[in-house]
Amino acid sequence: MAGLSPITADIGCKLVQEIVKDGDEISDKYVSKDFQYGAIDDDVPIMDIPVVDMKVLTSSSACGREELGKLQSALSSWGCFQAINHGIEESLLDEVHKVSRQFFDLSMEEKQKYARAADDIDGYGNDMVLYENQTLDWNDRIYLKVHPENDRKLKYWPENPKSFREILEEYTSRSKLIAEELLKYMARCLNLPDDRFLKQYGDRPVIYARFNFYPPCPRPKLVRGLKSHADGTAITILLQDKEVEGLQVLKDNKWYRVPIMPYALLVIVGDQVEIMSNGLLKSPVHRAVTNSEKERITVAMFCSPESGIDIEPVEELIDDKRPRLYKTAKDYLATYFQYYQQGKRPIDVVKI
Ligand SMILES: O=C(O)CCC(=O)C(=O)O
Ligand SMILES: [Fe+2]
Repeated sequence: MAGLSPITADIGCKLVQEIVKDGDEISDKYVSKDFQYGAIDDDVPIMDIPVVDMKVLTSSSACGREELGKLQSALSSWGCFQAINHGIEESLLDEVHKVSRQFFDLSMEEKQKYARAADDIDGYGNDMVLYENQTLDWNDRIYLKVHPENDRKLKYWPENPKSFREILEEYTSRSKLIAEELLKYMARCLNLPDDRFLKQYGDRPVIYARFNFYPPCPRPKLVRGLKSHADGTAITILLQDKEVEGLQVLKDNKWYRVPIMPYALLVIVGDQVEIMSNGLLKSPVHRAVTNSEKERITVAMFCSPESGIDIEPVEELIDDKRPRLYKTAKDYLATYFQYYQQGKRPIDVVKI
């Protein structure tokens, strides 16, 4: 896909929910062209996903140390794990699922009140179309910056369903705490001082919420819900659909299906933690696939370092045996989407 020509402004495209409603033929623009990671096979195996108990992680007993070992092994192999006992009540997670579904179930006219402007990322709609021949994803989403609070663009925050804002607010503050806890344990599992990653993460992390809606797709073998990518975050916390599977993770050039575990949170390492850990913790390539029968809704909380801070491998993880693998990156997110939409990995640009 190297030869994609950039477009000066977002040219937009029809919402997938509208394509389904109107019964349109699916354009070839949705057909996945990047086969660098292989085609969608029918027989992708289910992954034996690591499960980390966050309550046990905080204990100073032998069990705590064992759990820390599990965290380290999960993140240096898969780059993700299911977090259980994370402290968020099931009732709050149920509410997050509920308001997400209620929002996507609203009439198009009502949802369009929060429509993304052509030059904006936040808002309801689809992702920007920045390149001619860009492969389109079978995904409508509402994308909202939730932290720092002063940067929120409230005009895009749904007021319908009524409790949407309140639930999102609560879920944001809880996710923020979990991300900070996890950064502490990620440092600890590499024998670093607890604040080693948190220092680079900063006091004003940038957090986006992304509500993903994937309608049933008539061409599931050819069309992806989200093209293969790794997240540009420090950490992503994903609330999966409770019933419909669709996420796949790449490991050693093979795809694996991520199983559903109700009320667990799927934690995915982002590129910026891979950089800070000098490659010891992996930011995994993943994709969402589609299916022809059921719609699927997921909610991702993208937790990234405060803007303007240099992100670089921490000194303790660089030595003669393990030289520095990444250059210093600043405002990594700023260029993320350009690479993403070309099917490229932004982390390759900062690799030494
Ligand atoms: O919906 C999913 O399962 C994956 C979402 C995802 O990877 C993303 O939003 O970056
Ligand atoms: Fe992702």
